[in-house]
Amino acid sequence: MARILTTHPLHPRASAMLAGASELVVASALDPATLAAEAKNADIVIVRAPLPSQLFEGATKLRAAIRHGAGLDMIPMEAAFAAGVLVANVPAVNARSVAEHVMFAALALLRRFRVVDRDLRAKGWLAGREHANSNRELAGKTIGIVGLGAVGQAVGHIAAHGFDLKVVATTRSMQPAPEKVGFLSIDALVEQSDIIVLCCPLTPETRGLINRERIARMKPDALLVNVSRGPVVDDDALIDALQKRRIGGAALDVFSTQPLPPDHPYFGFDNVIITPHMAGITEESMMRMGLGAAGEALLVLANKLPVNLRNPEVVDHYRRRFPASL
Ligand SMILES: NC(=O)C1=CN([C@@H]2O[C@H](COP(=O)(O)OP(=O)(O)OC[C@H]3O[C@@H](n4cnc5c(N)ncnc54)[C@H](O)[C@@H]3O)[C@@H](O)[C@H]2O)C=CC1
Ligand SMILES: O=C(O)C(=O)COP(=O)(O)O
Repeated sequence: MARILTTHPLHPRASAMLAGASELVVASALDPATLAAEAKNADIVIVRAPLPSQLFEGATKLRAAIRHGAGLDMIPMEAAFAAGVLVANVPAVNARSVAEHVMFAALALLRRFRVVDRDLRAKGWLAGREHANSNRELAGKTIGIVGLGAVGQAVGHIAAHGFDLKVVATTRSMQPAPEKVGFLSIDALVEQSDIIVLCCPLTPETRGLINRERIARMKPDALLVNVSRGPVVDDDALIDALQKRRIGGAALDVFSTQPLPPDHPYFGFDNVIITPHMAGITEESMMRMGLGAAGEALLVLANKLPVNLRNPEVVDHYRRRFPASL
């Protein structure tokens, strides 16, 4: 029977979908050596943690690495392709969960939820209420979306239709322009936005995109929401800006080092909201991601290509490696 290694347990419905066609094994640990050892006799690996390149050298049976979710940065593509392993992801199905998290984070920052909750509990009702006069509304503000893919479009839709925000965006192709979205360059976007939302993939082009210069261009009360990947932001530059109160605050769901060490400077700011890489995870999206990953695995086991080989990032890699194949 085919063996599927998954880095994390899947939604029960996804596990049930695979029962009968495969033996599903949850990795016993996520360090590179354990993952590489346990992938050795696997046909497919389902991925929610970064895979080491070495995994692909020893896994001679491996046919596909399937990302449970959108971000392909967890799979070392070149190593996978060099070993002839297919790569797929399950795009878009967690976009709504991420977009709702973005609106929650923006509202929590504008309503200063962290300090209100803290002071109300520690010092009482009036201390909590004291913050209210400097709370702000979303309506009429400009939200700048970096990466107008599945997540970015879901954010734009809710922002424009649900909260009367003006929506501007920057994206790789700068097309098509959805209704109510104006395209700007990244520099113009950071200058004009009250809320800047990062929802692009981590690529060589986006690494360090939010650097010292771009933070310096932001409005003094701008809010930065990062649901993409940690290294898209230059941490030293952001910490410096927060210390100097150069921007209004930040909501960070993803970090260059995960788990974020408990003594990290980000924990020291009362205008920073920290969540443990969970923007895309809800009960609903876990089921959709699990079923999507299981569906791709069943296609591969039936000797068919995964559906999401058509994802632009995957296609880019295939084009470079197998120019004649697509
Ligand atoms: N925090 C979380 O739980 C989650 C995080 N993500 C992150 O968000 C990313 C995007 O997810 P989706 O929207 O589903 O992917 P997607 O592939 O649908 O969209 C990505 C968008 O980013 C744009 N982009 C690429 N390079 C760019 C650049 N240099 N500058 C500006 N835009 C650029 C692309 O043109 C595309 O429109 C994922 O790759 C992942 O890193 C996604 C889901 C959950
Ligand atoms: O879709 C993504 O890229 C995410 O970051 C969330 O997915 P996961 O928690 O890995 O299933």
